[in-house]
Amino acid sequence: MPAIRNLSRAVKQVLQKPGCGCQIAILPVRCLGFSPRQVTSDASFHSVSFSETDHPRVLITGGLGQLGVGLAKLLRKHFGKNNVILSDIRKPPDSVFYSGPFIYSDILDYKNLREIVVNNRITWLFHYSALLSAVGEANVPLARSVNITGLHNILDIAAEHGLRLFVPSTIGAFGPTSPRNPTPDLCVQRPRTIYGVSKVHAELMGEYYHYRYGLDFRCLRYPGIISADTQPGGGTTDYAVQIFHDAVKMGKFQCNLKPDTRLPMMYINDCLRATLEVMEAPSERLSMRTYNISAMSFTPEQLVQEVQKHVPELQVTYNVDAVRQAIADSWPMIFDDSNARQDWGWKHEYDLPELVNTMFSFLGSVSPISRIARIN
Ligand SMILES: NC(=O)c1ccc[n+]([C@@H]2O[C@H](COP(=O)([O-])OP(=O)(O)OC[C@H]3O[C@@H](n4cnc5c(N)ncnc54)[C@H](O)[C@@H]3O)[C@@H](O)[C@H]2O)c1
Ligand SMILES: C[C@@H](O)[C@H](N)C(=O)O
Repeated sequence: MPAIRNLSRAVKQVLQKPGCGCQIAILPVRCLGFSPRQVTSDASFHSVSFSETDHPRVLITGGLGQLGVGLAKLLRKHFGKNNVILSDIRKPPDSVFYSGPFIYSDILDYKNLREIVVNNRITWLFHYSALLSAVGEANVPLARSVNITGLHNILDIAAEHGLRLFVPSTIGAFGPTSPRNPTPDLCVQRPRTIYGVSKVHAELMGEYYHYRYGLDFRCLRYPGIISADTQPGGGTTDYAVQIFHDAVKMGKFQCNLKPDTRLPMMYINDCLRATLEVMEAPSERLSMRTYNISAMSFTPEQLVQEVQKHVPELQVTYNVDAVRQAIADSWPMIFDDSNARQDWGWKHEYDLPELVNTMFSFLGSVSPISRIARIN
């Protein structure tokens, strides 16, 4: 393990010569400004000069999923189109390709990632690549590789180049032994999915790099996210997006969770705004580096009732998927986000009725049956 050998040599050197002005006995690890991964001798760390008045230069990984395109749009509004690079391993649709910088980036390719960060003078990184809960269970080796090995690459690159790093975690980072109603920030976390395990690992590694190397790591645990113009990537909360599309297109919906399965959910605009807000928050406001954020909690049957106010003839059946149901039954029902609210002023804007109104204003609330009636 050359990297570890290198690391312990560097630790010894720092401890022998405390160049950062700290006393050895009380040496705070954040004074150790070296990189966790060996790099070539001519590499210059923290070479990006980035003053508070500059806009950050942003890279989003896994940007073609449910959340990345919306995040790029929001960040481009704030920081300028060319300061935000979207990346993924998939081919972007024309609408994305022509809306701002897009590049290929596989997070498992460490050298390529480093080249992108260096060549584009990246200062902020939003790490969205992941396999979600249900697809993760269907392909554990791939989920382990993308969600864990990929994260290690991201952490090392971010630490080496002095980046501010955002990594989303999830309600899925909790498990059956966690308190579920409500679930606080700090409690037992023993998830039973590879997705959850990899997210707990991400939280802990990010916090460790923060305290050990001074990495500016910031992490929010998202609830299930609901969006109108992007499709979810294979999670347990996907039903809460699918119902809107099926209601509008077909007037019927088959739900893969039981009617009384309560889960925390959030409209995408709140989620992306929270992400920007926590990234912009002054460090001294962050008493923690990983926060729960919350907006609403509902069951399929409560969502159906609200949707039926717009599509009264919607027919709903239940065909429970055993894998997804077991996952949902181990996740929080109500998320306690009081620390986020207190520390950096988090406040959601969308509750259930507002969410449903907004979804239908995007997708069109005229139900298939009333549409047919109007045509006739
Ligand atoms: N959507 C939600 O409800 C939700 C909730 C909680 C947390 N999150 C987290 O937010 C992030 C984004 O979620 P999402 O819903 O957009 O996910 P998604 O599944 O829709 O998209 C993930 C993207 O990662 C990309 N990817 C896969 N392997 C890759 C690789 N090797 N290199 C680069 N990219 C790769 C995929 O091509 C895909 O576009 C994830 O980390 C997820 O865990 C999402
Ligand atoms: C909750 C979240 O992480 C994702 N939507 C999933 O269900 O897997």
